[in-house]
Amino acid sequence: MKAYLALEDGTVFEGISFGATGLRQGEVVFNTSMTGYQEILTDPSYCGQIVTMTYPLIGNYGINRDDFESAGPKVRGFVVRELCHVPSNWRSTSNLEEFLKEHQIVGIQGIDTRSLTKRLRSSGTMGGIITTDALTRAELVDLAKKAPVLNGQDLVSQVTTKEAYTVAGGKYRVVVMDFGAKRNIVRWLSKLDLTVIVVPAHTGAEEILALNPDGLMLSNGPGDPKGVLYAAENIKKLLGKLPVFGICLGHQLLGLALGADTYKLHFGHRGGNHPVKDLDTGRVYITSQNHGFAINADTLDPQVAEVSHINLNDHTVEGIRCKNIPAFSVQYHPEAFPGPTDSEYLFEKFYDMIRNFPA
Ligand SMILES: NC(=O)CC[C@H](N)C(=O)O
Repeated sequence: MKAYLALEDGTVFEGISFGATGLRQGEVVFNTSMTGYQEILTDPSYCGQIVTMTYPLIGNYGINRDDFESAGPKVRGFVVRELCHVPSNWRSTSNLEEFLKEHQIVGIQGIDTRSLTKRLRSSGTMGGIITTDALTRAELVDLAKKAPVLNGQDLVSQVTTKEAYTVAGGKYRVVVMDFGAKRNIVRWLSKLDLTVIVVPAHTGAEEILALNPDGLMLSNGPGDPKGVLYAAENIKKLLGKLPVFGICLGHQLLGLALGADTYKLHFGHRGGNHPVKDLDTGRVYITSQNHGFAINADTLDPQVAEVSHINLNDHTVEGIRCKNIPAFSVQYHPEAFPGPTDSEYLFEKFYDMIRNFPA
């Protein structure tokens, strides 16, 4: 069956449908990871987005339940150059096509993903639609123009946990504010001597303190950080009271809580090989990334915080550190999956902060 992908700039691609049929609107973004499509599909940070993979063959190792980053796929739509019809892997229990069908995700294959990506790189992230409906070109483009882009939207409410829950047991207690947390954040924390308590994004500062935490983890999550200012307000009340570690959306929210500003990047960073420099040591780490917003370095109050890491491709902020209180954050994904685990040591750094608090 034919399927179409249309962008708000008027570009229309024709391809072949796979997964569910129907029409989905969203923000069209690209990811350059060569593997990791299961982790990408199930990463809650992609809520509201139609994701294009630049790697040309996707689906070749099928689907297994162990590599999910949440209970199911969160993307609005999925775009590939070539779908592998005969996956082969000993861990595989299903295939990509069945998986998308089962979860009502519309997929499109046979797209010139290089041309699509070049367009997104030059014009920037755009709204778009993906559909199997027989629409005219004008109708497709009109719907693409109406697609919601993420600015100012609170998508966190759609993916945060409904109830608080506790994972593992340990000497110290860490509360994870779940803005759409990837499972791997909880997995890394659970390997340390920590009781991990995951709470909904809307949990108030007083309620969090009532859990007697020794540390606070601010998770990744979808959308514009300015769509979740309520969370930044709660974080502000907690700063200085316990060690804080933020990842991706959690990093952006720490920035907002400190009075800094965030902005939207031209086409974002999504992939498994983004070079990030630690400004203290000069060491470069290859990192896993998925974000479309960033902290504006010029708006950080130098009395309060400083930039600790930068992206070597475009010199944007990749990490900040508070000067007078134990709080730090990174824009990239130390929990990895997909992507390299080089930055796993940051979880240990957070653990050390907890052990040594108050210093
Ligand atoms: N992975 C994330 O936490 C993404 C953060 C935010 N939604 C962004 O796109 O910038």
